[in-house]
Amino acid sequence: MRPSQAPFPLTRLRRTRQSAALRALVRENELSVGDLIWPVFVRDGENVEEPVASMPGVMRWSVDRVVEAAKEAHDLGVGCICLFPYTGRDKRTADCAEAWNPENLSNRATRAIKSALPDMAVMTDVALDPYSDTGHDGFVVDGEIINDETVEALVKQAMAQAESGVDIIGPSDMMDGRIRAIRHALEAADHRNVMLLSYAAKYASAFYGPFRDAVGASGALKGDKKTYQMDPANSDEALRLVERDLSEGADMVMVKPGMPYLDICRRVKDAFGAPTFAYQVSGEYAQIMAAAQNGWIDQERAMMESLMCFKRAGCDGVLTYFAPAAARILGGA
Ligand SMILES: NCc1[nH]cc(CCC(=O)O)c1CC(=O)O
Repeated sequence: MRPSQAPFPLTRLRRTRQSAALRALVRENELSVGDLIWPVFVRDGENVEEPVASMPGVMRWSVDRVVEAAKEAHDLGVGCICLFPYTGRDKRTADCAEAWNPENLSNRATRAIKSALPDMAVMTDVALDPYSDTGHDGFVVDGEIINDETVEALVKQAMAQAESGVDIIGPSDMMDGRIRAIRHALEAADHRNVMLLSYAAKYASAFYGPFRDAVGASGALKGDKKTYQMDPANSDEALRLVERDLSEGADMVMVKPGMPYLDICRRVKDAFGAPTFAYQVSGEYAQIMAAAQNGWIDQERAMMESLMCFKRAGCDGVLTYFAPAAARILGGA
């Protein structure tokens, strides 16, 4: 029960806001560097740093450069990095075999980062879209994204990632039954400590546009992802998906995109109390950067405010392209 409040002027709610010290005393939520997961884009080559045009300040790095970037982020206190490979047309095939190649970019980058920085957590993405000639997260047969055969491929992809030493596997594909299948395969192969962060409530969103540029999927994608990613109009369905994935062995769950879906974050946290993450996706990043570059908003303040809002909405952490920039401010570096 809420205590009732005395009427004005006995209660003046502005009293607690009058100075920085008093505001700090009554602050309800805290953002810390330990809450941040940093998504990065990896590409082939050596000593390559290639800007992503639609994401100002974001690069595609070759494996050697991604290790350097990881070291810098680690020095700033960022504890987890999430790898996304950029794949050109040549490595995209109908059978998506590159996805479970132990020597693919993602797996090479994982090994390089883990050997340079053993205590940096590495997260990887499970979905076929970096490797498919259609740009879809699953196999396409007669125009249909087929579920069960895709799940078999996702298991192979996840196992190759586990073998290369990842800490957290993030299935972002939205196929049914993949968490159970991956969890069983991990247990059977003695990868008992590999965590699954399920992209459980992932919406079919326009905010992924810049990401698809970054990983080379924009040109490849035929059609849309509405038969597997969620309808932005739905909220109860998100709870069913989260419940399903937790019951199949997910350790943590994600809501994606982030800012337009903070109501979903709150519902998920309240309903399950599981470790809950939001992905502040590429389009959210691009919006803030574009407005800031035009001088229309203050980048630093908009960035920190947006990240705090995830905490207020009940998230335990956030995947954000701002991770190093935010870490710099949080650490006072
Ligand atoms: N499996 C694909 C994947 N994994 C992460 C993102 C988006 C991330 C972002 O926009 O920052 C996407 C895009 C998509 O579903 O098309």
